[in-house]
Formats: sequence, structure tokens, C-alpha cells
Amino acid sequence: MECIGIGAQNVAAMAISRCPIQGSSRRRKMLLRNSKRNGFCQHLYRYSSMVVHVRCCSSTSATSSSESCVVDKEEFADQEDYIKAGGSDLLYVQMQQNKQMDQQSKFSDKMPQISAGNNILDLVVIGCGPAGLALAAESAKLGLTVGLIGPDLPFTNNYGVWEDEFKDLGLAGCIEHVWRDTIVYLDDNDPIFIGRAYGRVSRHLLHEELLRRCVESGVSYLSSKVERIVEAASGHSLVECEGNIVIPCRLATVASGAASGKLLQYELGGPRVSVQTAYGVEVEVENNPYDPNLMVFMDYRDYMKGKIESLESEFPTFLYAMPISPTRVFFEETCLASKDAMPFELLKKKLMSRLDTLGVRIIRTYEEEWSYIPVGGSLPNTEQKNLAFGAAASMVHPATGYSVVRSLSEAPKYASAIANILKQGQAKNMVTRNISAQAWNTLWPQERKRQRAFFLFGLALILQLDIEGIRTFFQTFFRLPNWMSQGFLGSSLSSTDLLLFAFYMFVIAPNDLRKCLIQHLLSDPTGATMVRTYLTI
Ligand SMILES: CC(C)=CCC/C(C)=C/C=C/C(C)=C/C=C/C(C)=C/C=C/C=C(C)/C=C/C=C(C)/C=C/C=C(\C)CCC=C(C)C
Repeated sequence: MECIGIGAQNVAAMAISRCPIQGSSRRRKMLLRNSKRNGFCQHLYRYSSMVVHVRCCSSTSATSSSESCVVDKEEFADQEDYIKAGGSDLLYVQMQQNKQMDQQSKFSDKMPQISAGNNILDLVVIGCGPAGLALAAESAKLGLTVGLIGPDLPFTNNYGVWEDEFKDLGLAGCIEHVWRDTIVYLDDNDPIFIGRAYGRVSRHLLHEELLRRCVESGVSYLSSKVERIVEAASGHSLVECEGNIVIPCRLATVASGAASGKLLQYELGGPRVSVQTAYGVEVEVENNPYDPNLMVFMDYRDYMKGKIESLESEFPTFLYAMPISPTRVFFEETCLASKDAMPFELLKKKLMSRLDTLGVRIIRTYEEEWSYIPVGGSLPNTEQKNLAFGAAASMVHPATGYSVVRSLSEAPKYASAIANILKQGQAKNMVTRNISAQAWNTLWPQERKRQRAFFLFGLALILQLDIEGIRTFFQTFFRLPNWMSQGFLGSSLSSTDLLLFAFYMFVIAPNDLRKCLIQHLLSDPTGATMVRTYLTI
């Protein structure tokens, strides 16, 4: 069976190793030793629901604590020495946790410990990101005995969401900043106003809220790393954790991000995984050109115009900018999708060069962020007994990289499907593979597969466009009726709506793009797969 996620781990390790440490080499070595001793972070890759999303908390203030990691590009020269000292990733994540732990509760302080032994849990959820916590809470609310297993770490991801979608989930209170409107720049003309409020989620508040839901519904917890899941003769699953701890359960669901390949099997021969990469900084600046009332969803303008060297034509990227105040801004240089991961150093270079051209001067860096999100790829094999949820279940939107809203919104329905089939199983006193098949079918019914085949077709289209093609493409996309563009981004269009969407896009597209759409449909393998999937009942 094919596994995905290994590449993600490598790139994450690469990303982490790029986080330099301020201070003397002796102090660095000492921190490395401490981090190893404390044994943090082997869980990093399993932790992130955005798959692999690395954040470096930095402070340039003179009072920065010994654990803070100051990001300074001059320090990159010293990176080799730093990596040679060993365990760079361990140190980095530990430092980040030390900072975050002050602000976010620990699971183990609030939830009862899962007791290893003869008690058979109904459901074990592996992974403590938003998807795992939401599923555990919803399942326990339905009366199942639920255990959550994963590292006791804070959330590190920055989530950006459409305000209306998060409100519908009852999570408006977790949004820390809202922009009344969102804009897109494609060329030097005026911006396109999307007419939709965008919010920045407070990772602390989201963590607290999901944790509260777990505690209230009676989820129990084990801070550990899962080695494997095996099937007992009785038909139950045995979740084998580090330290020879074995947790028996009727069903196990893996929700530990896309790097969960070790615990799951994926369909063979599916599309290749592509990657969304981004490098971001939250900074205090002078000369911020962006209006603090507007969130900049995409700025695809040619900021290198007139300069001899143009990175833009070779590697199309856009700026995602959240102006939190006139002087404090989160800037993220983003490659929407590429076949191979765009190097973080290149993204960083592009961001700095863009800001320079815009006349923005950074006077203080608060945080630095590396984001690596595999998009596309195969679906999980739905014949397997172990279930999956969130990015592990390929729920990341292939053409946008977004996943958290979908995971949070589908958790209640998926939990109820799991509860129903476990109840049926109990009535018939059986725990069989059929049970899992029904749950898989709830997550990936044929209708969802059709929608996904369409998204994969869209992803393949984006991958082959150059910067001019991308501008024309999004010029057309953002002229679609709101229900179409918003439905596409939120995965809420049915497969029939998507056909209408494609037809509408074709009608309003300029001739060059029309030609490209038809060519892509006729010649790209994802076109044929899409047609086949649409024809399968
Ligand atoms: C923070 C976070 C979240 C993360 C980090 C990173 C970042 C910053 C990110 C960001 C992202 C974004 C912004 C994204 C966005 C995206 C988008 C907008 C997307 C869109 C897409 C679209 C598409 C793909 C579309 C498609 C279309 C199509 C495919 C069409 C087709 C058509 C045809 C074929 C025609 C037909 C006709 C006849 C036959 C007549």
C-alpha cells in the first residue's frame, strides 16, 4: 500500500533546521542537550492538523527569555554548525512549546488519564489537533467512551477563516481579529473586493474551546506516541503506544495530520501529492501600504517589475497579508501549489524583496512561520478497519490547502455515523470490517469523491499556469457569482453545482483561458479521472 506523509516529515525537518538560534555556540549546545533530555517533539509531525506547519516564536526584545528563538537572517550562516550539534528540530520545537505552554492548558491537567488494561474503549482518536479534538468531543457527546492519544502540545498553527463559516460552527469567540472585507490584487489595477469578512483564529482560544468540549463530554486522554494499531483475535483494535502501553478499543481513528502514513493505508496509483508552501512573518513595520480594515487574501502583483532578475515568472507566488494594525502585520509569501516544494529560503527571499520594493521596513519580528501543506494525493483505502479524520483522511481542499473548517464542521456527522455503527455492532455482538466500511462511506461517499476529482482537476490546472495565466485565471474566478466562488472554496458545491461552476467559468473566461480549460479537460489525466468518477454511480 502506498504511504503518504514521509516527504512532509523530511521537509518539516528541513524547515525546522532552518530556524537559527541566537546566542553563543556554547549556549546553543546547552539548549540542545536540554531539549534532548526532555525528549520533546518527536510528535511534531503527528500533531499538526494543517499537516506540517512550523512556527518559530521570536522576540527581538532585550528581555527575551532563554527559550525564545530569535530569527535573524544573519544567523543562517551558522546553521551548519547548529545542525552538526544534532537535534536542531528537537531544540526548536521545545523552545516554541515553552513559550506556548504558558498560555495554553495541558490536556493532562484537565482530562482523566486513559487506563491501560481490560477496559475496552468504544473509540480511540489518535491526534490532538483541531480535527482530533473535535471528533473526540463529538463522539463522547453521543455516549461513546472515547480516548484521545497524542502529544500534550499547544496549537502552533495560524488559522485564517471566513468569519461566516466559523460563526456557523459556534466558534466566533475564537476569532481574535476580523477584517470587514477581503481583497485580491492581481495586477496593478484596483483590488477586487470579495465582500466577505475574514478572521484570524486565536490558536489559544481554539485550543481552549476544543479542550473544554472534550472535558465536558468525558473524553479521557493519554499523552503518548502511537507506534501501531493491530487487530486482536476478538476483532477489537489494540492501539500500541510508546513504552509498551496497549489501549484496546472497538474502533481507532487516526487524526494526526497527513504524516499519518505509518498508521494508515492509501489507495494505490492515485494522483501525485503536490505541495503548498508558505513563509510568513508577523512584524512591526514602517510604511505599511495595506489598509488595516482589509485582509489581503492574495496579492499577485509584479513587485519585481523593472528589475533585471525576476523570480516571479519562474516561481509564481502571492502575498497573503493580515494587517492587524497600521504598523503590525502578518505577511506570508505563499506558493499556492507546486509539484515539488518551493524552498523556504526562496520564499523568504521573495518576501523580503517584495517588502523592500513596497518600501516596507521591518523594525521588529514577533514570529516567523514555515508552512508545508501536501495537497492532492490519494484517498485512504476504505477497505481498512482503522478510520481516519482530518488531513489524515485527505480532507485538505486540494485547490486551496484549507482544511480546519471542513474537519470541524464534519466532526458531528462523522461521530454520529461512528456511534450508530458501533451501536449496531453491539446489538449483533460483532466487531467486523463492515463497520469501518460504513464509516468510511460517510466520510467519502461517491458524491464527495466526484467533488474531489473536480478539485484535483482544478489543482492540476493551477500547477501548469505561469504567472500571467494565474492572474487571468483568478480574474475570472473572482468574477463568478458569490455562491459559486465561495461554495468552491468552502467545498460546499455539489458535483452538479461544480459542473455549472465550470460551465460558468468557461463562459466568462477570455478566449485564451477557454482554450486552456478545454485542452486541460481533453489532455490531462485528471480530466479523464474526473469524467470516470462522475460516471460512477
Ligand atoms: C494560514 C494558512 C491557512 C495557510 C498558510 C498558507 C496560506 C497563506 C495559504 C493561503 C491560501 C489561499 C489564499 C488559497 C486560495 C485559493 C483559491 C482562491 C483557489 C481557487 C481555485 C479555483 C479553481 C481550482 C478553479 C477551477 C476551475 C475549473 C477546473 C474550471 C474548469 C472549466 C472547464 C473545464 C470548462 C468546461 C466547459 C465546457 C465543456 C463548455
